[in-house]
Order: sequence, then structure tokens, then C-alpha cells
Amino acid sequence: MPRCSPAHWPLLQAALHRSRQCARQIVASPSHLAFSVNLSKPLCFELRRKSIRAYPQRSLRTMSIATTSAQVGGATPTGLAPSLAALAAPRAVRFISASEASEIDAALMSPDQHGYALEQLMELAGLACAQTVFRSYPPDTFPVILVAVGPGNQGGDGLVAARHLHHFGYNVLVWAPRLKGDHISRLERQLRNLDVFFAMADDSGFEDALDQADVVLDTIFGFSFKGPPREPFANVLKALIEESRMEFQMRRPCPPVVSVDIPSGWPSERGRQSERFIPEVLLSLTAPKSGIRSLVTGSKPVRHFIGGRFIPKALEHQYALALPAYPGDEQIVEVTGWEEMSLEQARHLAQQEMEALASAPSNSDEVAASTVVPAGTAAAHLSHQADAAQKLEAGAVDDQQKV
Ligand SMILES: NC(=O)C1=CN([C@@H]2O[C@H](COP(=O)(O)OP(=O)(O)OC[C@H]3O[C@@H](n4cnc5c(N)ncnc54)[C@H](O)[C@@H]3O)[C@@H](O)[C@H]2O)[C@H](O)CC1
Repeated sequence: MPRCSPAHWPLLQAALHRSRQCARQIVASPSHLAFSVNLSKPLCFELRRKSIRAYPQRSLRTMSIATTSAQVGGATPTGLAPSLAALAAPRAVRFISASEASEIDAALMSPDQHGYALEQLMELAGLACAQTVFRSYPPDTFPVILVAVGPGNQGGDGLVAARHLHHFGYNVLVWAPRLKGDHISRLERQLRNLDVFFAMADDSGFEDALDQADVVLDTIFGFSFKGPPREPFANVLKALIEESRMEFQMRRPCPPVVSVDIPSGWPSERGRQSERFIPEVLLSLTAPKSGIRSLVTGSKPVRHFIGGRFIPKALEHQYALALPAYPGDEQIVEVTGWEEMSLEQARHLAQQEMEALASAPSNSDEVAASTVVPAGTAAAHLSHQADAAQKLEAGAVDDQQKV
């Protein structure tokens, strides 16, 4: 059995990414490193010659990170400590306000800052919506999806998602009562050319489509919703509340709903009010908004994903977003049950990460003994290293680089 060395860290990170876990406690011996995801379910990573296998292990003695870094064979603590800190990134998310979300959007779309066009972000947001639906409600079990489209940019995300969902194999129904603007018309044209069904644009059209749907993608309102909902949206939002769907004294089950950013009709910062529906799944674009805190934390959190894989590191640090690492080439990352991270903690992580990035070697392609991985949730850097590790696993690099 080979001994652990710093060259193993990219492999370990890749294995950790594949298992979609973030480590909290790390236990090491010369042949094993264990990351306990929570105390009852530790994962053990066994080193092989060219790969690392992850499997659950029940009883592992925990050690402090400092002891661990000292014990891993031949490692210099300076080279390893940041890696361990990265692996031990807390399973927590920071909630941002609606005004922070608008500021981040403005910075992303400013030609002088990050240079994105709205249409590009909408494409990526819509793809993340479609992946969330596919992951949570696959088309072989939930073949008919109703995409409810609102009047703002979130509605645009919904139209993009509808197109992807069609290509993913769903039978897509779209309800979209207020389609305005050149880009939105183009998205509509793309869907009509695919023979996607557009329901009647009133509340009865929505109810008819809802009756046929196995799952609903709610892209009606995002973080710019204000005040009581106006028609035709008010009745539609009521129809999504299960208890309101009564017929002949019987409760009609409502299909599961996937909401984006914030369930439509919820005020973006105050959380759910009475008379509002509760989705089964929530996709936060860019970062979770404060209005969903009670929905995604606590004892009964709904399934929660983060998407919008386009935030540059500088912007992430500027707003202390503390984003989780996206696995592989995926556009979403699941964060169900993650706790809240305070602003102070997020700022601290951002600071650590900036310092680690500033001191990281410029050519990080090589899996070298001096590899330094930034602390915190350095997603981009970590996935770069994971790519290098995957190549290593596939035997695509020179023998001398192999573990
Ligand atoms: N960075 C990202 O992740 C991106 C996310 N995107 C999505 O954009 C929305 C926010 O878009 P915005 O246009 O600002 O707001 P809304 O979609 O929430 O819609 C505003 C729209 O709704 C009308 N409205 C507001 N309140 C009411 C009401 N009470 N009754 C009826 N109508 C109402 C208002 O008049 C506007 O017409 C975000 O959540 C993401 O989903 C971007 O696509 C890309 C970047």
C-alpha cells in the first residue's frame, strides 16, 4: 500500500468531488485518509496505485487537522495545511439580500467590469434550472413538465430551461402570459419550432396544464417580486397551494414544484407568508437569497441546489459569497441541509482564499509535491486540480508523475 504524500491531494480532492461531499473531519494513517461527512457517516478513501477508492467506514478515531498534516508521510505542513483546510470547508452557505443579488447582476453585466450579456447569463441559468429538474424528477418517472414563465428575467430562464427539458426527453407544457421583448420572442420561437405546447395564457389555461403535469418548474418571479401578486399570477400561485386544490370535497394532489431563487410570490427577504405554496426543490442562482433561509435550513429543509456557474473568483470574494465547488462539468451543486454561514465567516474564508491564491504556484498543471490548494471553497482551483488528478488516474501522464 503506498504512503500518503502531497501528490495524493488532487486525487483525494477528485474523489471527494465525485462523492459530492465536503469533509468536516479528517483522519489519516499512512495508507488511509478519512473524511467524515458527519459523525455517523464517515467516508474512507483508500489509496491505490493510480486511483483512490471511497467507501463508508463506521469507526474512525478523529484527529485534529494539525496532527493529520504532520502525520501524512513526507509532507511539509506548509504544503499540506491549505489542502486540508480546503477539504474541511464548512458545509454552509451564505444568504444574500435581494439588493446584493441585483448589484452582483449589474457587475456581471457591466461592460467595464465582467462583460456578460444578459442573454448569456440567462442561457446558463436556464441550463442550471433544467439540470435541477432532471436530477430531481427524471423524465422516465415524471414525463410531463409544466414550465410556468413570468414577466421578468426569471421567465427568460424558464424559456431556456423549457428548451433544454424538451431535448432531455420531457413532454414540455409552457404557461407564459406575458412574453415581451426581442430576446424573449426568439426564445419563444425556438420552443414553438420544437412543437412545445403553449397553454392558454390565463389562469384556467394554467389549471388545465397543471392537471396534466407530473412536475412544475416555477420560473414566474425571482428576486424582483414586490407586493401582492397581480393577475393572472395571483390565481396561479394559489393553485400551487395544495390545500386550495379542492374538487368535489376532495383534495387534489399538486405535482411537485421546483422553484428558482425564491418560490414565486414569496417576498425575497422576509421568507414565506401565509397563503404561499411550498416547493419540494429550490435552485438558488448565483447564491441563496435570504428569503429562503427557513425553507432550506432547519430540521426539515427542502432539496436545495446552487447553480449559475459563471461567477468569477474576484466577484465571489468581493461579495464573500463562499460558493461551494461545482463537481466536474456540472452546472449545479447540491447543498441540501447545509447550514447558514455568517457574513464574518464568509469574509474570513474569502480572505484566506485570496491569500492562498496569491501564493499558489502559477503552473498548477503539475501534481507536484509542493502543490498548494487554496483554503475555503476554491472551486475553480480545486476543479483544475481535480482535472489534473483525473488525467493522472487515467494514466494519461508520465510515469514519474503517477502516484
Ligand atoms: N445572476 C443570476 O443568477 C441571474 C439570474 N437571472 C434571473 O433573473 C431573476 C431576476 O430578474 P428580474 O427581471 O429582476 O425579476 P423577476 O424575474 O423577479 O421579475 C420581475 C417582473 O415581475 C413583475 N412583478 C414584480 N412584482 C409583481 C407583482 N407583485 N405582481 C405581478 N408582477 C410583478 C415586474 O413588473 C417585472 O416585470 C432572478 O431571480 C434570476 O432568476 C437572470 O436571468 C440572469 C442572471
